[in-house]
Amino acid sequence: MCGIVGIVGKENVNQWLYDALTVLQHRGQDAAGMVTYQDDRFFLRKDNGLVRDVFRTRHMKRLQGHVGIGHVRYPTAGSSSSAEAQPFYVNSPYGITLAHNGNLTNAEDLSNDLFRTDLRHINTTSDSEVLLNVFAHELQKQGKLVPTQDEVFAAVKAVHKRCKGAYAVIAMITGYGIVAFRDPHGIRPVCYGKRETSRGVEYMIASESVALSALGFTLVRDIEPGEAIYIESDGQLYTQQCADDHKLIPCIFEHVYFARPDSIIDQISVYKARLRMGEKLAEKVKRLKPEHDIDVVIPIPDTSRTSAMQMAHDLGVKFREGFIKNRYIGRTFIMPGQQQRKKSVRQKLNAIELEFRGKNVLLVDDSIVRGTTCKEIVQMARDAGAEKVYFASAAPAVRYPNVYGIDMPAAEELIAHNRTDKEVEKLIGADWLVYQDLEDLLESAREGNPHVQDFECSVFNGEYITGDIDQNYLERLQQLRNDASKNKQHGEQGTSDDIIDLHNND
Ligand SMILES: O=P(O)(O)OC[C@H]1O[C@H](OP(=O)(O)OP(=O)(O)O)[C@H](O)[C@@H]1O
Ligand SMILES: NC(=O)CC[C@H](N)C(=O)O
Ligand SMILES: [Mg+2]
Repeated sequence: MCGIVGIVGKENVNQWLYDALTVLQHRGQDAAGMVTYQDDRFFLRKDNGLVRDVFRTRHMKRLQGHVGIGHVRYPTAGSSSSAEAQPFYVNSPYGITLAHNGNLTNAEDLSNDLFRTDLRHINTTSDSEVLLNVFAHELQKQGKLVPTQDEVFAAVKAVHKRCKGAYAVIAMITGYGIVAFRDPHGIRPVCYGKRETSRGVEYMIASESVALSALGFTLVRDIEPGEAIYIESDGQLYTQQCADDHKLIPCIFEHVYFARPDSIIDQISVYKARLRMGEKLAEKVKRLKPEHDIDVVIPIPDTSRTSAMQMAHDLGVKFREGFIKNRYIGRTFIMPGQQQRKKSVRQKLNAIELEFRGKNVLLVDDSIVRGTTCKEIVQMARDAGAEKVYFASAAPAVRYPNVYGIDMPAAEELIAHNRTDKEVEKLIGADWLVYQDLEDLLESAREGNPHVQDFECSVFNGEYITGDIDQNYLERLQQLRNDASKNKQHGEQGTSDDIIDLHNND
């Protein structure tokens, strides 16, 4: 779940891009990158690491220009090498750089086509480099010395015909402008906004509205599924629907975990959706345990806080911060290796004993995926003296892999895969485990915008909306990207040390 941003400003945008990427850091903590354009030159800086580590003053000084794009990466394809950090660059036509959030499901076929038919070379294992080259090839086919919105939209149309899967994209065409588009299902979020300045209107495109509001931009709207917007360097904006078939089916996991609560996605407040998740889960608890003996509700920071707060309120019990999070440790779920994730949970969370001793506690998390967090947490609650430890998940059981930009490629790594709720309960060591019902989860988001009827929820029900995913695909993906093979190929930390610029290690 990467974060993408693009700004067409009236003065240097480097600091604005930096600030926006910092606001989007929760979407990707593996690598960061930024590219600006001035006087016929691109200025690009990207590397593994957090935004604050990748961009030092010496880099910022050189990132000149009033147009630019940026990316924070959480790898879901290829490797975590620094050479796969984004934005990617291709020199022909015009010079194009691209930042992508999502995952192509036909990257391998496209890569072959690019080589055999389009005579283009892909040097990394990243699906985003493939996507960039498809776009570049289609733009080149238009054959214009100066591209206008017509050529740009024609290229996006062709991308929709060739690419499958999830893609929210921001690309910069040297000297001309920025184009942003969203796949025909709008699986991944992307929106745009504007800001009036004394020099004129500035535009910004970002994965989440929180990046706009933090920088003083006003949200105009989400980019529609299949739609493209093109903003020329002088600030002229064009939009066009570029997909023949399009229907908004956004990823429900954005509302469960990925997005910040202060974002509004497809007109749904993430915060309110999470409150409703808490409300509905409390109803379920009351239904299943009308005479419950819960003394206190304790969230597992950070993401579950909003739902847990509402649950406590509706159950009529105290809400207490029983676990304190070390704010200097990142999100564990999006870390690349299981060993690192496991170690981080203990380092990250510490129990306040007095909230546990002798009490029946209900621990609430937004989701249980591999079970790394809840196994540790249940034990920590017991060590702190809890009488009974109940566990509630604001999302249903995650039983199937994800192929649209969440790194859950291997069913066998999911704690609930091929297991009943009771078996998971036993495995995590809880006295009782309750999951949200899928329909309740969907309703929690839907109530924010009744026009969004369907959500991409394959991790819960195994239904893949792009229609191109079968058992063979999932088995291959599992073999390629399970934790063991990732470790074998790249080591827990990735391979940034042994790569110089171009990715060439496998
Ligand atoms: O079952 P698991 O595989 O452990 O995954 C689920 C956990 O991971 C996430 O937390 P994370 O630490 O990534 O981020 P947060 O601080 O935003 O909650 C999520 O909020 C759950 O707590
Ligand atoms: N999480 C994402 O959106 C990742 C984008 C792209 N698939 C990559 O791995 O770089
Ligand atoms: Mg968490």
